[in-house]
Amino acid sequence: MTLFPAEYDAGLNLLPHDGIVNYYGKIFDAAAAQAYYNALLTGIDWQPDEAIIFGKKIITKRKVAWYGDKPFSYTYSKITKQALPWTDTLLALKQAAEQHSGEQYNSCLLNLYHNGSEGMAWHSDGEKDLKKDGAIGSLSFGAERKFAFKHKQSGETVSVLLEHGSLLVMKGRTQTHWLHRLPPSTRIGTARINLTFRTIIQ
Ligand SMILES: O=C(O)CCC(=O)C(=O)O
Ligand SMILES: [Fe+2]
Repeated sequence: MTLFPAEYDAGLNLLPHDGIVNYYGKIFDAAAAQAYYNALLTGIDWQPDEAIIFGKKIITKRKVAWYGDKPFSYTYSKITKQALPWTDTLLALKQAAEQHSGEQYNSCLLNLYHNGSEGMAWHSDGEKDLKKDGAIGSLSFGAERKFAFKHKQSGETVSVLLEHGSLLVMKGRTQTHWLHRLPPSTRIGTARINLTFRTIIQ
């Protein structure tokens, strides 16, 4: 019998086909998760997100930040951003995400949702700067929010609750075949911070 290290035991694939999504649950205890939440809230260079949609520039309430190994440029929604150098907190979180998922990442997109009225619409993370079918490691802190997947052809949906201090990993063909979103939820009055660790092609 082969025993795998507990760090790699993420249980089942949440997707029925055409991709792999593993939810590791809480990888930090409550005290560590709270300390990371506080450190990120104050220590990250949060900026309003900008996007060009139907030729119009919009500015979101949700705030974002982009960090990496190098000042990578990353283009999404027709806006190009330059990565800032890692902070100590982000390096510790990157290491934790890498150890649990058995994957490596060179950059991180952060989102700050002030309350449940802020979310993210259906999309997939298949931008050309990203490694094709590369793993994306997603850490969540703060308010628990639902995260949903929808198959691009069949319309099947799958959802999971992302807990405070939890890790979710999307890999394989997930971005090619599935959309994902963070639905708004007006009942939620507190903030959530999400970090998606990614691999940018160099
Ligand atoms: O907030 C989340 O959990 C997901 C964010 C996301 O999908 C993204 O940044 O591409
Ligand atoms: Fe995404």
